[in-house]
Amino acid sequence: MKKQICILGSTGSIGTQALKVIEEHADLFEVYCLTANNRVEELAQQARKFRPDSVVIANEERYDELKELLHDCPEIKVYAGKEAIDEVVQAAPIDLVLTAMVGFSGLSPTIKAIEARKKICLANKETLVVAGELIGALAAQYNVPILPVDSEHSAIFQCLVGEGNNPISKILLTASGGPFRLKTADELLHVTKADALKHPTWNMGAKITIDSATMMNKGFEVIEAKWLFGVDVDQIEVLVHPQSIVHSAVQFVDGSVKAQLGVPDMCLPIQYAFTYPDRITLKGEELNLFNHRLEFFPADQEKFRCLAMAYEASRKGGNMPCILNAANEIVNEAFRNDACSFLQIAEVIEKTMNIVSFDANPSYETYIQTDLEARRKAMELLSL
Ligand SMILES: NC(=O)C1=CN([C@@H]2O[C@H](COP(=O)(O)OP(=O)(O)OC[C@H]3O[C@@H](n4cnc5c(N)ncnc54)[C@H](OP(=O)(O)O)[C@@H]3O)[C@@H](O)[C@H]2O)C=CC1
Ligand SMILES: CC(=O)[C@@H](O)[C@H](O)COP(=O)(O)O
Ligand SMILES: [Mn+2]
Repeated sequence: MKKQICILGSTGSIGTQALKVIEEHADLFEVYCLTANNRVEELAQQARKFRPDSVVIANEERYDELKELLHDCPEIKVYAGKEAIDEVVQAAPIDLVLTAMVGFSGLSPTIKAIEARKKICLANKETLVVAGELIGALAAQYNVPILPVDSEHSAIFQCLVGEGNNPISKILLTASGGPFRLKTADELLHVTKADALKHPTWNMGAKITIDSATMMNKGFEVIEAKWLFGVDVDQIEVLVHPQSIVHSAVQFVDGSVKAQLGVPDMCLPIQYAFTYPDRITLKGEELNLFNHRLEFFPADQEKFRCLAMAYEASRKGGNMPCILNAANEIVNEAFRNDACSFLQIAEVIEKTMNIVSFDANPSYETYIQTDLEARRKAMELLSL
């Protein structure tokens, strides 16, 4: 039986690479449902090619356009709106849900998919940043695996296969260091959106590329690793590794370090999440270690305040990581719209963390309210 896959965010960087993996192994995988936010042409094109049961466009205003684009494919069901995404993930035939949409929007459908006992292939790290404790509890309650897609977490997951309950001493989380790794604090005053969008090693969506430039992406990944692997954040050490060949490593209590290596290409972590515990062939460049010099440096948390703030938010717990995420979503977008400077990103997030109501024991409802409040405050701070 082919695995039936639902891709949330199929028109994005992860979504399109997932479709490449599915196409390459059409004997193993079938697309059951595709979703996007606005890009109806791309979504319709994907639907024509992969013939899913259904497609959903989150922005309801684009429904008529999508319906029209697929008017000659009456067998493909067309829906619109967030509630429709929450519903489609529960469809009985679905085996795997790949969460590849961006931001807080991933939280609700991930919860619905877990409740419907679907395996989660998790790319949307913001879901765990915001509500890692809740997601972990639900996954345990419904006995649903959360298979990491993020390259570092896939690497850590691969290092842990076969280790049972062997205790971890440290997680060595690698970071490219982003495009501003070698810039001085003064030089960061003048960097532009175009500079920040030039990631040195990975080709990704705009939001995560900016997060890599501020190193908020690494901060999010620290929180993501904490929840996925049940370690304390202070057991997670960030190593700047500019080549992005060692995708991360685990140090065990006997001192042994296991790492996973590969060329920087998301198809492998996506495919491994789809096939785990099996490995299957994958077309693409193979790693040749003779071609790479591997370097490792400590991360500079004074220059990259976002990384330090993510550690702080995680240590504080409660809804603080949710505040961190919401403020970051606002300033990240503002920076991409030329509405704030690079250094204002960290300033506004820090201020937002100081003024939004703190809740040590948040519920799902608290996350919704916190997200709204933090977005409002961050926008006020930016005078938007
Ligand atoms: N790209 C990468 O290599 C990696 C990404 N990730 C994580 O994976 C996730 C996706 O990243 P990436 O693929 O780069 O992002 P992209 O911006 O390239 O794609 C995002 C996708 O999500 C859809 N989307 C955006 N907002 C919403 C919304 N509010 N509701 C529903 N759908 C929405 C977009 O639709 P539309 O096209 O219509 O706008 C698009 O399909 C992020 O959480 C990121 O952190 C993790 C590791 C690596
Ligand atoms: C591909 C991937 O997993 C990204 O999250 C990547 O790690 C971003 O690069 P940085 O290490 O620069 O944040
Ligand atoms: Mn990553």
